[in-house]
Amino acid sequence: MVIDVQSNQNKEKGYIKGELLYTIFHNELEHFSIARIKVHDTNEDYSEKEIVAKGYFTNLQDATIYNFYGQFEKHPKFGLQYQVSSYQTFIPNTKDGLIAYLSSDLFYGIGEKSATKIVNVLGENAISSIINDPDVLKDVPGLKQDKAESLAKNLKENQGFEHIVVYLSKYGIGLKMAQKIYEQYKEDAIEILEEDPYQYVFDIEGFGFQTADEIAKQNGLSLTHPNRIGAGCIYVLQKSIQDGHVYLPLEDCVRQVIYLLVHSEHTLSNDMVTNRLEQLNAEKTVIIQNGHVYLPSLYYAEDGFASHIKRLISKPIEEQIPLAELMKITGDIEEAETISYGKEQFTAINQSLHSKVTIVTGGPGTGKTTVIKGILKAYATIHDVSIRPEDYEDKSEYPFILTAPTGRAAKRLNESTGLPAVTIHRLLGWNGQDGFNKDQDEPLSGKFLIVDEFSMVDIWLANNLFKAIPDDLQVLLVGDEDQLPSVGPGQVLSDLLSSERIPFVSLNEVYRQKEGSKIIQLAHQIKNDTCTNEDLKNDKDFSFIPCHEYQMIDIITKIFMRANDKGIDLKDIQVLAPMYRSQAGITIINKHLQQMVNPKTPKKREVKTSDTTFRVGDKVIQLVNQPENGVFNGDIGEVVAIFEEDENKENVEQLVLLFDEKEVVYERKDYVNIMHAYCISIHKSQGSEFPIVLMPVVSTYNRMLRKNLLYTAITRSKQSLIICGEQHAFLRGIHTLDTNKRFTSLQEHLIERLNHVDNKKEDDLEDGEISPYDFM
Ligand SMILES: Nc1ncnc2c1ncn2[C@@H]1O[C@H](COP(=O)(O)OP(=O)(O)OP(=O)(O)O)[C@@H](O)[C@H]1O
Repeated sequence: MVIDVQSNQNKEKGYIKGELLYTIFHNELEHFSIARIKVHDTNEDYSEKEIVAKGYFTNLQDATIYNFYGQFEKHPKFGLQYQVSSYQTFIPNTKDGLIAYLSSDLFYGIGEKSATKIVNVLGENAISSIINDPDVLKDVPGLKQDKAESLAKNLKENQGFEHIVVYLSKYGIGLKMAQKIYEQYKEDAIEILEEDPYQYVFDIEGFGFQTADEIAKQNGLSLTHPNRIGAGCIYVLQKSIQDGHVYLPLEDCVRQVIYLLVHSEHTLSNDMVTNRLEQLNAEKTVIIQNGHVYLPSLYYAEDGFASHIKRLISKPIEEQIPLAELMKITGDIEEAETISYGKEQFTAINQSLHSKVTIVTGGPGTGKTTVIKGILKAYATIHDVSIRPEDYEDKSEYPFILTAPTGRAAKRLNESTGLPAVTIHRLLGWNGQDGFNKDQDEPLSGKFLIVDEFSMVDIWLANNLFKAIPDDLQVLLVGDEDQLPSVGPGQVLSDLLSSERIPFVSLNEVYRQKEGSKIIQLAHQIKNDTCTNEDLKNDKDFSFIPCHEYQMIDIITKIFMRANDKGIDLKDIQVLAPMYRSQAGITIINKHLQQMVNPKTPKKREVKTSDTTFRVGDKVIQLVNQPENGVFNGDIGEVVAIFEEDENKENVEQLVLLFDEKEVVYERKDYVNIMHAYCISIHKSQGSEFPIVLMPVVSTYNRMLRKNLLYTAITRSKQSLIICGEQHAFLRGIHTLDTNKRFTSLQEHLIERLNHVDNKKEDDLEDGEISPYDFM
């Protein structure tokens, strides 16, 4: 006998009945397993006695027979394997078999006698009846209550997950999602799904509204049911995060919910949605304020960030450095560095030393790094501390903290200053699911914090960072406001600037241009909207190669070949494109460049996934943050080794990637987290720099061609920039502003919170005293 649901759903499905021989691999966190199974029976076309099965199982028990449902997959090296999409303990479908199962060691206290009584009373559906309603055991004469309770509990535990997996599979929900659902609701998963599938949208990350809607429809839930409208509201807000929004205006939110939910024969009024949003607001599932609808995590992130800014600013730097003294100190630094600070640069140094939180912005080559170094040196002189970490026996006493949002940006900061710099995640001690170790209870220790590439920091990270900043830590935020905003929600840098509540200095004078850089000149022309086709003439560090979309692959390949002939290291050339699809998209460019740069040879090992072949020597990019391995979204590495299953003690195929000097091992399930990096997206290139940037630009990129995107791309190049494509498309792009306004309210939060600090500070000043606000 098998429990009810299975007979409905898996009747036609292929199965392998079998028991565990041994586990080859098990990932505790994800419950992903590869196991060798002894085959008892199957309806598949398979006659071997054993098979390797893989999928998201909980630990399989020894001496237990399972039915595995799934399909065969041919592994290029290991041959036929069974990809399991659901499974359950096999329960014999004879009365005797059922009695033997219930009286087995799995169920403590149930002997053959009790088992027989249970089967006599409850019949062949005994197990599903008990799981569905443990009270049915009351009908079994002589079965003690404690034994009945323990049996029901054990059955639920033994069968719970499998039962849920099988149940969910009828809605096309896979094992991995089932695992998430089980972890959230345990045995209540099915009950919740039947009563209100929309609850899943609220509680389970990544559970789509459409799936919930489909299930609700099958269960006969009304299309105007409040739960449906509620889930629609949450879904619309969650989706809006992908566009960088922190909130949605109430009317927009209502309109989008109606668009999502409306069904031809049903109408949904504005009032119905607005009322539902107000209920959600009352339950604190969403927050509505000033006509803005927020998900709570975003509201509290913005509000929290603003409150930390206020906290820091409310305790200003007492010590004023007399102007003459500062000029003397910076004069000494200028002499040592053989430069002369420009007016803006001096202002930036002075400002940063005098105020608790300062922002320094500027395009490429305006001297942001020069200013950072000047501030560090001046601070060290004024406070009579050493800038060299090696002078500190106790590392926790080192006064400077340098950080940036990505690994590559942190590395650049380290290289340009010669001082230790780490990612914000590492600084805060990211520990995966539990968040960050550093916070207000365990704050950062130091005297001066510098955050570079701040334009890339989203509101969640900004709030977490500022939470961990103690009252006496001075902060300098450095960034380029003309670059793309953060991938995550918010536009923290530009909101801080437009609030005009934080002292900031804009560096506008370009120094690198003086060294004759056409790239920098072009960047500033784009920024100032003065670039014309006259400015696209070839120069020593810049070329524009005209071509059509259909010629693009050919041209890019030729450029690589020519560079190779000239002895240029091909790793130094980075192709940046705005989109994956299209004839000149990232996917196709990568395919061709892999063939050209790292072709297949009999000696080079490679592994294949459904759409990619990774080969030793391939350039690859990490697509998600994996702080536990020290690799972050956007890090670029190289495949340095591939190990086969029998070549390592873990007994799994492994891909070894080298990121700078760090080796990271990937197993097959992690391959989705990487892709080829011969060509990467401009978004992913934020915070990185490359010796040579090659950028295709064609009109079919269409709406992707925006000023801040193209500006970000060209400012990634250190030595040379090659643009290939259509000049008119490029010119149109650099004059097209990104009209996709992000809905954020940080500016309002800041103005509201900081007004009273502002007034107080102005009042407190003596006549003639310099205030940080003089610099704004
Ligand atoms: N006041 C100055 N006088 C002379 N050279 C300067 C001055 N300020 C900066 N430079 C030089 O200009 C170049 C760019 O400066 P820096 O690297 O500090 O700019 P940046 O804004 O950090 O640039 P990017 O954002 O492109 O990295 C460097 O070579 C630097 O030495």
